[in-house]
Amino acid sequence: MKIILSGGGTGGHIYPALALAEVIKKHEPDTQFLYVGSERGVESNIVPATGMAFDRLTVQGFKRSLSLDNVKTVSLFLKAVREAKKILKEFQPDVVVGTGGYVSGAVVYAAQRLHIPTVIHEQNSIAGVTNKFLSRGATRIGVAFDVALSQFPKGKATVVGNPRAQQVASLKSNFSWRQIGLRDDKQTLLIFGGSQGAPAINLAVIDALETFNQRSYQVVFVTGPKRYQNVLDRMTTQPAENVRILPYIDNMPEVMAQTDAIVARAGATSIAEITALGIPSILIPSPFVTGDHQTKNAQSLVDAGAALMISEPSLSAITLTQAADTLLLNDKVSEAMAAQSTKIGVRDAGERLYALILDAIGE
Ligand SMILES: CC(=O)N[C@H]1[C@@H](OP(=O)(O)OP(=O)(O)OC[C@H]2O[C@@H](n3ccc(=O)[nH]c3=O)[C@H](O)[C@@H]2O)O[C@H](CO)[C@@H](O)[C@@H]1O
Repeated sequence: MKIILSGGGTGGHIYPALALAEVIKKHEPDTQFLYVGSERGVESNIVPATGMAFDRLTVQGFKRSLSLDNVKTVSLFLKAVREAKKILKEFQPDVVVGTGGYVSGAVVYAAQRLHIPTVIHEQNSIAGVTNKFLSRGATRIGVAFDVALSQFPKGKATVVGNPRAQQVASLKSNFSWRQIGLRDDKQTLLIFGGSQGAPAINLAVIDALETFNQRSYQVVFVTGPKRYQNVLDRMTTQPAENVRILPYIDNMPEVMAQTDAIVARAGATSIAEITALGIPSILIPSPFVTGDHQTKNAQSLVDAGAALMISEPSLSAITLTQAADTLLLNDKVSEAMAAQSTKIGVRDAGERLYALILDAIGE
């Protein structure tokens, strides 16, 4: 079987596609994959590092306001569709799978024009612009949240969860905190603001450092690759031996599997991973996303008793450390939350999406 995968711009769209590929390879080891991403997106680093074949297109996102730049965006999009058609004709995939982001718009649209079966995957509770645009021509649509079903053409979408959840849940982690200079006999809190890092979370953690330094639990603080130096420059207190500050974690599934509690944005893929592993969490939704979808993502966990939420305006060193203490110093709360988080996790999401892909090819 030959499959083209496309999704980009941000980790939340890329990791689900790679996790899906892992499931398909288990079923059909001879499958040939080609990932088509944007040359400027983080996928151009993340995907080749996994050894998967990668092809690049030049695309750019739309500005939300009326702008001359959008004219350039449209012409780049049409050029990307032409380039994508060339790639498709050469590779001759049985199916094209899009996981969101502008680049998947060009690749999946090109496939639809060439009458190649297409499957799109929507990770969020509120569908992204690209997936909405592609949904009319898509052969099958997989969504992670029930509430997303009604946002797509009737009868076309199926709830499958997020393939990254299956990947993290099925992994045997050999990771030891000693690999980053911490201890394995202590509880560990992992803090990260999505795949890019989040300035508001970084500032609150910098302010909270003095408190975290004195805690009995360990803290791993991931700043985001581009924000690492800025965090170091702003720190007035140095981290104690129970705190580590890192720019990015490449082996997140292994690390998360050993984590006792998480502070994170409420991006859909982060949430899928957290619930797949049944980890208690403190979610701080990004206020800068379409339809405020991260608050809705987070609310579904809070309603189930699986997470605490701090809105960005109420985020401070005090609210953050209080919430962290609640999860790490109170076993009853964290055990109850872990149980609820486990209940929400969809640990066979990769299989479900794979079944949709077979349906699409067979149609
Ligand atoms: C600002 C923005 O537009 N965010 C969107 C983006 O978020 P973003 O790209 O942050 O996506 P998610 O929070 O969903 O996922 C982040 C991914 O990056 C991984 N990770 C993170 C840090 C790290 O050091 N190493 C690492 O591997 C996480 O394990 C996870 O797999 O895509 C998501 C879709 O899936 C959306 O729900 C988010 O609203």
